[in-house]
Amino acid sequence: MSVVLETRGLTKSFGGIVAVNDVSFQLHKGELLALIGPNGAGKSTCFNMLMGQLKPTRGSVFLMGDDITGKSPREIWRRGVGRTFQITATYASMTVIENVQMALISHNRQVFKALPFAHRMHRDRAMDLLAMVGMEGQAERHCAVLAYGDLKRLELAIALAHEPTLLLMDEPTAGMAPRERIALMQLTADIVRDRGVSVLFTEHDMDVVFAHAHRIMVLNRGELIADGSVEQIRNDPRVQEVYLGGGTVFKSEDEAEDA
Ligand SMILES: Nc1ncnc2c1ncn2[C@@H]1O[C@H](COP(=O)(O)OP(=O)(O)OP(=O)(O)O)[C@@H](O)[C@H]1O
Repeated sequence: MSVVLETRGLTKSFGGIVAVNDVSFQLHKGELLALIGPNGAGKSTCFNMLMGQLKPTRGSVFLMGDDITGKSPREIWRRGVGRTFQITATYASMTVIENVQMALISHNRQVFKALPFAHRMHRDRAMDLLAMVGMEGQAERHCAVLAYGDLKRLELAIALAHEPTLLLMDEPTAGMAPRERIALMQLTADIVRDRGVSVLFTEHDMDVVFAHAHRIMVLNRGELIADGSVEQIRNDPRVQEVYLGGGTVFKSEDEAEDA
């Protein structure tokens, strides 16, 4: 399986705080990889280094074998890394389809010459992307009136407009109701399967993680303490201890399905 993303000894210190400490991992093509850990474990700091918002104190990041350590967010985005945020990033005053059209215009580097005709450009492709996330029926609605779960699906369509090789999703289901969470992650899993995109996501809801992740990495106090399959992580006493504060046992697969 080809390696899409690799970190080697990734480390970030803020003064005396080592937020991410010597983290090494690989993410393969078509993999849905979860990065979990308690509050303050270093997940966002790790993401920000992968996306270029933060420069590592030490260590390296490789994308498709190329060293992208310290490159700017724009350069990393240009190389095919998309990102969705905890707080959705859409233009509220524009319609759903216009948001996707703008992403396609940007992807095709047509921003300045396109503006007078923007509403006519890439409509078919935009509709295809909206269909992919189940939003085609809402194409002409303004983003300002969308339900939160729909905004998250739109954000996914916008990210896909850039045809990413790798998608970084920082708490994609934050603020969503449980049923919406499962639906959004199912959609993400379908996209990973159908398009061969690789996804790295952070998530606090363990049901979502266990239901959808192909593999799980666990950070605690900046250190990667476990990296394995859903079953390995579910049954790892160290993970249960540090992640949920000890004494807590994750639900088994059968119990989770019954819940
Ligand atoms: N810009 C910064 N300056 C100083 N310390 C920081 C900075 N950003 C993060 N930290 C510290 O680094 C550690 C890791 O924080 P980070 O936000 O990466 O954790 P997290 O796992 O994403 O947490 P959460 O789940 O709460 O979002 C914390 O101790 C945090 O206080």
